[in-house]
Amino acid sequence: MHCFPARMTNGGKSTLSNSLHQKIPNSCIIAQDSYFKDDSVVPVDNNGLKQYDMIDALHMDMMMSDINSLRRDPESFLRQQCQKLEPTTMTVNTEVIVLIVEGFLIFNYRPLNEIFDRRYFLEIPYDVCKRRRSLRMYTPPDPPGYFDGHVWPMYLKNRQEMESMVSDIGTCPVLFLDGLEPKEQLLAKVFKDVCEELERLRGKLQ
Ligand SMILES: Nc1ncnc2c1ncn2[C@@H]1O[C@H](COP(=O)(O)OP(=O)(O)O)[C@@H](O)[C@H]1O
Ligand SMILES: NC(=O)c1ccc[n+]([C@@H]2O[C@H](COP(=O)(O)O)[C@@H](O)[C@H]2O)c1
Repeated sequence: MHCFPARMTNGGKSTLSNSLHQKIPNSCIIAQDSYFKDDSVVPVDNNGLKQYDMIDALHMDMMMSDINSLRRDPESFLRQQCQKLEPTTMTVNTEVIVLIVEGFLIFNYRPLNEIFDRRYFLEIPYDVCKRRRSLRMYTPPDPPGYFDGHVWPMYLKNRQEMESMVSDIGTCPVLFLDGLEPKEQLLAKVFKDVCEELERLRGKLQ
Protein backbone atom coordinates (compact mmCIF):
# COMPACT_ATOMS: atom_id res chain seq x y z
CA MET A 1 0.00 0.00 0.00
CA HIS A 2 1.19 3.51 -0.68
CA CYS A 3 -0.06 6.47 1.27
CA PHE A 4 0.92 9.98 0.53
CA PRO A 5 0.85 13.03 2.74
CA ALA A 6 1.35 16.07 0.50
CA ARG A 7 2.07 18.92 0.01
CA MET A 8 2.36 22.58 1.07
CA THR A 9 5.74 23.66 2.29
CA ASN A 10 5.62 23.64 6.10
CA GLY A 11 2.10 22.17 6.07
CA GLY A 12 3.22 19.46 8.50
CA LYS A 13 3.99 16.59 6.08
CA SER A 14 7.20 15.40 7.73
CA THR A 15 5.70 15.65 11.19
CA LEU A 16 2.65 13.59 10.18
CA SER A 17 4.67 11.09 8.13
CA ASN A 18 7.16 10.43 10.92
CA SER A 19 4.39 9.93 13.47
CA LEU A 20 2.54 7.58 11.11
CA HIS A 21 5.73 5.63 10.52
CA GLN A 22 6.16 5.22 14.29
CA LYS A 23 2.63 3.87 14.64
CA ILE A 24 2.50 1.54 11.63
CA PRO A 25 4.53 -1.67 11.67
CA ASN A 26 6.09 -2.53 8.31
CA SER A 27 6.06 1.06 7.17
CA CYS A 28 8.76 3.18 5.62
CA ILE A 29 9.09 6.73 4.35
CA ILE A 30 10.41 8.11 1.11
CA ALA A 31 10.72 11.91 1.32
CA GLN A 32 10.80 14.06 -1.79
CA ASP A 33 13.11 16.56 -0.05
CA SER A 34 15.92 14.02 -0.35
CA TYR A 35 15.79 14.29 -4.14
CA PHE A 36 16.56 17.99 -4.71
CA LYS A 37 19.14 18.57 -7.42
CA ASP A 38 22.42 20.22 -6.56
CA ASP A 39 22.17 23.99 -6.08
CA SER A 40 24.56 24.58 -9.00
CA VAL A 41 22.05 23.18 -11.53
CA VAL A 42 18.88 24.82 -10.16
CA PRO A 43 18.04 27.74 -12.51
CA VAL A 44 17.70 31.35 -11.41
CA ASP A 45 14.89 33.69 -12.57
CA ASN A 46 15.20 37.32 -13.74
CA ASN A 47 15.04 38.53 -10.13
CA GLY A 48 17.93 36.31 -9.11
CA LEU A 49 15.70 33.82 -7.23
CA LYS A 50 16.59 30.11 -7.40
CA GLN A 51 13.74 28.09 -8.90
CA TYR A 52 13.50 25.40 -6.23
CA ASP A 53 9.73 25.03 -6.17
CA MET A 54 9.44 23.31 -9.52
CA ILE A 55 9.37 19.63 -10.41
CA ASP A 56 12.51 20.18 -12.54
CA ALA A 57 14.48 21.03 -9.39
CA LEU A 58 14.03 17.42 -8.24
CA HIS A 59 15.49 14.09 -9.34
CA MET A 60 12.05 12.55 -9.82
CA ASP A 61 13.51 9.73 -11.90
CA MET A 62 15.69 8.69 -8.96
CA MET A 63 12.80 8.96 -6.54
CA MET A 64 10.63 6.80 -8.77
CA SER A 65 13.43 4.29 -9.19
CA ASP A 66 13.78 3.92 -5.38
CA ILE A 67 10.02 3.45 -5.08
CA ASN A 68 10.07 0.80 -7.79
CA SER A 69 12.95 -1.03 -6.05
CA LEU A 70 10.91 -1.15 -2.92
CA ARG A 71 7.89 -2.46 -4.76
CA ARG A 72 9.98 -5.14 -6.53
CA ASP A 73 11.86 -6.38 -3.49
CA PRO A 74 10.33 -4.90 -0.34
CA GLU A 75 12.12 -7.23 2.02
CA SER A 76 15.66 -6.23 1.11
CA PHE A 77 14.71 -2.56 0.82
CA LEU A 78 13.13 -2.63 4.28
CA ARG A 79 16.08 -4.46 5.77
CA GLN A 80 18.38 -1.73 4.44
CA GLN A 81 16.07 0.98 5.80
CA CYS A 82 15.85 -0.87 9.09
CA GLN A 83 19.48 -0.08 9.77
CA LYS A 84 18.80 3.63 9.30
CA LEU A 85 15.39 3.98 10.95
CA GLU A 86 13.97 3.40 14.39
CA PRO A 87 13.92 -0.36 14.88
CA THR A 88 10.63 -0.28 16.81
CA THR A 89 8.35 -0.28 13.79
CA MET A 90 10.28 -2.64 11.53
CA THR A 91 9.41 -6.27 11.75
CA VAL A 92 9.78 -7.01 8.02
CA ASN A 93 6.62 -8.94 7.51
CA THR A 94 6.06 -8.39 3.83
CA GLU A 95 2.37 -9.35 3.72
CA VAL A 96 1.40 -5.68 3.54
CA ILE A 97 3.99 -2.93 3.59
CA VAL A 98 2.96 0.67 3.97
CA LEU A 99 5.06 3.03 1.93
CA ILE A 100 4.63 6.61 3.08
CA VAL A 101 5.75 9.05 0.40
CA GLU A 102 5.80 12.67 1.46
CA GLY A 103 6.60 15.79 -0.48
CA PHE A 104 5.43 19.18 -1.64
CA LEU A 105 5.19 18.22 -5.34
CA ILE A 106 4.34 14.54 -5.31
CA PHE A 107 0.92 15.04 -6.90
CA ASN A 108 2.50 16.93 -9.78
CA TYR A 109 4.36 13.89 -11.05
CA ARG A 110 2.18 11.58 -13.07
CA PRO A 111 4.02 8.22 -12.65
CA LEU A 112 3.89 8.64 -8.88
CA ASN A 113 0.27 9.75 -8.94
CA GLU A 114 -0.71 6.51 -10.63
CA ILE A 115 0.31 4.20 -7.77
CA PHE A 116 -1.44 5.79 -4.79
CA ASP A 117 -3.85 3.91 -2.54
CA ARG A 118 -4.47 6.95 -0.36
CA ARG A 119 -3.73 10.63 -0.93
CA TYR A 120 -3.67 13.39 1.70
CA PHE A 121 -3.16 17.08 1.16
CA LEU A 122 -2.26 19.28 4.13
CA GLU A 123 -3.38 22.88 3.78
CA ILE A 124 -2.48 25.95 5.82
CA PRO A 125 -3.24 29.64 5.16
CA TYR A 126 -0.71 32.05 3.64
CA ASP A 127 0.22 33.82 6.89
CA VAL A 128 0.77 30.58 8.85
CA CYS A 129 2.81 29.13 6.01
CA LYS A 130 4.95 32.27 5.82
CA ARG A 131 5.51 32.27 9.58
CA ARG A 132 6.41 28.56 9.77
CA ARG A 133 8.69 28.94 6.75
CA SER A 134 10.52 31.90 8.36
CA LEU A 135 11.49 29.60 11.23
CA ARG A 136 12.95 26.91 8.93
CA MET A 137 16.51 26.82 7.70
CA TYR A 138 17.01 25.27 4.26
CA THR A 139 20.29 24.68 2.47
CA PRO A 140 20.75 27.18 0.91
CA PRO A 141 18.72 29.44 3.23
CA ASP A 142 15.79 31.41 1.76
CA PRO A 143 17.07 34.83 0.62
CA PRO A 144 15.00 37.93 1.58
CA GLY A 145 11.71 38.08 -0.31
CA TYR A 146 11.89 34.42 -1.36
CA PHE A 147 8.53 33.43 0.11
CA ASP A 148 6.53 36.13 -1.68
CA GLY A 149 8.73 36.22 -4.77
CA HIS A 150 8.91 32.48 -5.44
CA VAL A 151 7.50 30.02 -2.86
CA TRP A 152 3.91 31.27 -2.60
CA PRO A 153 3.35 32.09 -6.30
CA MET A 154 4.75 28.67 -7.22
CA TYR A 155 2.53 26.99 -4.63
CA LEU A 156 -0.53 28.56 -6.29
CA LYS A 157 0.65 27.56 -9.76
CA ASN A 158 1.62 24.01 -8.75
CA ARG A 159 -1.65 23.55 -6.91
CA GLN A 160 -3.64 24.49 -9.99
CA GLU A 161 -1.59 22.09 -12.09
CA MET A 162 -1.99 19.35 -9.47
CA GLU A 163 -5.76 19.78 -9.39
CA SER A 164 -6.08 19.22 -13.12
CA MET A 165 -3.65 16.29 -13.06
CA VAL A 166 -5.31 14.57 -10.10
CA SER A 167 -8.77 14.89 -11.58
CA ASP A 168 -7.77 13.20 -14.84
CA ILE A 169 -6.10 10.25 -13.07
CA GLY A 170 -8.68 7.79 -11.85
CA THR A 171 -7.04 6.66 -8.60
CA CYS A 172 -8.23 7.42 -5.06
CA PRO A 173 -9.53 10.90 -4.24
CA VAL A 174 -7.40 13.45 -2.41
CA LEU A 175 -8.39 13.92 1.22
CA PHE A 176 -7.78 17.55 2.20
CA LEU A 177 -6.56 18.04 5.76
CA ASP A 178 -6.55 21.22 7.81
CA GLY A 179 -2.90 21.67 8.82
CA LEU A 180 -4.01 24.00 11.64
CA GLU A 181 -5.53 21.07 13.53
CA PRO A 182 -3.43 19.74 16.40
CA LYS A 183 -0.80 17.21 15.31
CA GLU A 184 -2.37 14.44 17.41
CA GLN A 185 -5.77 14.99 15.80
CA LEU A 186 -4.31 14.84 12.28
CA LEU A 187 -2.40 11.72 13.13
CA ALA A 188 -5.48 9.99 14.58
CA LYS A 189 -7.53 10.85 11.48
CA VAL A 190 -4.96 9.58 8.97
CA PHE A 191 -4.05 6.54 11.07
CA LYS A 192 -7.70 5.48 11.20
CA ASP A 193 -8.04 5.92 7.45
CA VAL A 194 -4.85 3.92 6.76
CA CYS A 195 -5.99 1.13 9.12
CA GLU A 196 -9.28 0.88 7.23
CA GLU A 197 -7.42 0.63 3.93
CA LEU A 198 -5.10 -2.03 5.39
CA GLU A 199 -8.10 -4.07 6.54
CA ARG A 200 -9.55 -3.84 3.05
CA LEU A 201 -6.24 -4.94 1.46
CA ARG A 202 -5.80 -7.82 3.93
CA GLY A 203 -9.34 -8.95 3.11
CA LYS A 204 -8.42 -9.02 -0.57
CA LEU A 205 -5.28 -11.10 0.14
CA GLN A 206 -7.18 -13.84 2.01
N1 LIG B 1 -0.47 20.33 13.18
C1 LIG B 1 0.47 21.22 13.46
N2 LIG B 1 0.21 22.30 14.24
C2 LIG B 1 1.15 23.22 14.50
N3 LIG B 1 2.43 23.17 14.04
C3 LIG B 1 2.76 22.13 13.27
C4 LIG B 1 1.81 21.11 12.91
N4 LIG B 1 2.43 20.20 12.11
C5 LIG B 1 3.70 20.64 11.96
N5 LIG B 1 3.90 21.78 12.65
C6 LIG B 1 5.14 22.58 12.72
O1 LIG B 1 5.31 23.23 11.46
C7 LIG B 1 6.68 23.22 11.07
C8 LIG B 1 6.83 22.53 9.72
O2 LIG B 1 6.43 21.17 9.86
P1 LIG B 1 6.95 20.04 8.88
O3 LIG B 1 6.30 18.77 9.30
O4 LIG B 1 8.44 20.06 8.82
O5 LIG B 1 6.34 20.56 7.50
P2 LIG B 1 6.59 20.08 6.00
O6 LIG B 1 7.24 18.74 6.04
O7 LIG B 1 5.22 20.06 5.41
O8 LIG B 1 7.44 21.14 5.38
C9 LIG B 1 7.44 22.52 12.20
O9 LIG B 1 7.93 23.51 13.08
C10 LIG B 1 6.37 21.68 12.90
O10 LIG B 1 6.64 21.47 14.26
N1 LIG C 1 16.31 20.57 0.48
C1 LIG C 1 16.81 21.45 -0.38
O1 LIG C 1 17.78 21.18 -1.02
C2 LIG C 1 16.12 22.78 -0.56
C3 LIG C 1 16.87 23.85 -0.96
C4 LIG C 1 16.24 25.07 -1.10
C5 LIG C 1 14.86 25.19 -0.87
N2 LIG C 1 14.18 24.12 -0.47
C6 LIG C 1 12.71 24.29 -0.24
O2 LIG C 1 12.12 23.08 0.22
C7 LIG C 1 10.72 23.29 0.10
C8 LIG C 1 10.02 21.95 0.08
O3 LIG C 1 10.28 21.26 1.26
P1 LIG C 1 9.24 21.33 2.48
O4 LIG C 1 7.92 20.93 1.92
O5 LIG C 1 9.80 20.36 3.48
O6 LIG C 1 9.21 22.75 3.00
C9 LIG C 1 10.54 24.06 -1.19
O7 LIG C 1 9.60 25.10 -0.96
C10 LIG C 1 11.96 24.61 -1.49
O8 LIG C 1 11.94 26.02 -1.71
C11 LIG C 1 14.77 22.94 -0.30
